[in-house]
Order: sequence, then C-alpha cells, then structure tokens
Amino acid sequence: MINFTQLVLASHNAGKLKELQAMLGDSVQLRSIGEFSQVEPEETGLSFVENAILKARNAARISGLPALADDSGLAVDFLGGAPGIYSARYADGKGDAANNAKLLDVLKDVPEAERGAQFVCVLALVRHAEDPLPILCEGLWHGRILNEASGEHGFGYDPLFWVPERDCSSAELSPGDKNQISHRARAMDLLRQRLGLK
Ligand SMILES: O=P(O)(O)OP(=O)(O)OP(=O)(O)OC[C@H]1O[C@@H](n2cnc3c(O)ncnc32)[C@H](O)[C@@H]1O
Ligand SMILES: [Mg+2]
Repeated sequence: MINFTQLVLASHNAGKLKELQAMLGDSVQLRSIGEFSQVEPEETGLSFVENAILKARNAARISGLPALADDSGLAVDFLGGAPGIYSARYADGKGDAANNAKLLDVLKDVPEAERGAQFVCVLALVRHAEDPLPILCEGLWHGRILNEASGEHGFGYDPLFWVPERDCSSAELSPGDKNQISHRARAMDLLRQRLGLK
C-alpha cells in the first residue's frame, strides 16, 4: 500500500506541481523532486509513457519514496503530432516564449480548419524505483492552435491553445476551470479512480 503522505512529484515544472496539487486537494501532499535534487533526468524515451515511467523511477530512486510523474505535451495535427514528447524542448531549451514563437511561425500560413491539436498527459505512479507494475493514466484535450497568443494564466502553450467548449484560450481560463477539463485533469481523474480515491 502506498503511503500518500509521502508522494514525490517527479517534475521540475512549477506549473504542473501547482495544478496536480490543486487537483489532489488535501488528501495527498506532493513533495517536489526539487527538494532532493536539481538534476533533471534525460528524457530518452520515444513516447509519453516511456518518459513518464523513466522520470517516476528516477525520482523514486533519488528520494526513496513512491513517485508520480507527468509527461505531457502538445500534439499538432498539421505537424504529424509534433512537438509531442519534445514540447518542452521545441525551441532547443530556450523556454516557453521561444517554443510558442516557433509554433506560431511554423503554422503561420495554415488555415484554421487545419490547426487542430491535442494536449496529452500521461501520469505514471511507481511504488519504488524498480516497481514492475507502474500505474499509467492518460488524458487528452482537443482544441486548436490560435494565430496569436492570448491570456495570462497557466504555462507553456496555454496562450496558443483554443478551447472550443469554452470559446477562449486555455490561458484565459481560471486555474480552477482549467483543472476541471484539461488533459491533466482527465488523467488525474483516472488515477484517482485507480487508487480508490473516488
Ligand atoms: O519533465 P518535467 O520536469 O515534468 O517538466 P517539463 O516542463 O520538461 O515537462 P515535459 O517534459 O512533460 O514537457 C511538457 C511540456 O508540454 C507543454 N505542456 C504540458 N502541459 C501543458 C499545459 O497544461 N499547458 C501548457 N503547456 C503544457 C509545456 O511546454 C511543457 O513544458
Ligand atoms: Mg521534461
């Protein structure tokens, strides 16, 4: 049985930590892997699942605690699913603003009907570093890529992601609203079911 008072989040992304902690509420306290190490593991997998497991195992090994990892990204239809698992590194590690600028540039002549995209989130939970049976949960969020950035909330590609069901960008949603409907919210919903927390 997992001791949830001591669950470490295998992520160096403050935006993810905030969202996941808000979704979990008070029942589970997520400790950041940053408390244990500043070294980020190389994400050498070819899929979200592989990278999520790799990050979770690494965090469990470093902390000695059960670990939850989130590997996520943006899959753009016109780009055959890119940037995908490379979303954080799309502009060679120059950060969110550069990633967004590059995406807008690559799609600059693409008409609205062909700008469909999905946010993807895979959560992996391991009880310990060698856990042979990680719990895996996936969430998708369908939308489309805007022609310019809009909104101040969230992180990453949120200002470029149009949310059809709310008629606004993901960065225009309040944090509470995003956490109800996002790819991460859907994956977390499944995880809570798997853990018997709901
Ligand atoms: O690997 P960790 O340490 O968790 O942090 P990271 O930022 O590198 O995370 P990923 O490797 O999973 O890359 C995910 C990238 O996808 C984008 N992304 C994921 N979820 C997002 C969201 O909810 N809103 C906007 N962009 C998101 C954003 O650019 C992230 O940096
Ligand atoms: Mg990463």
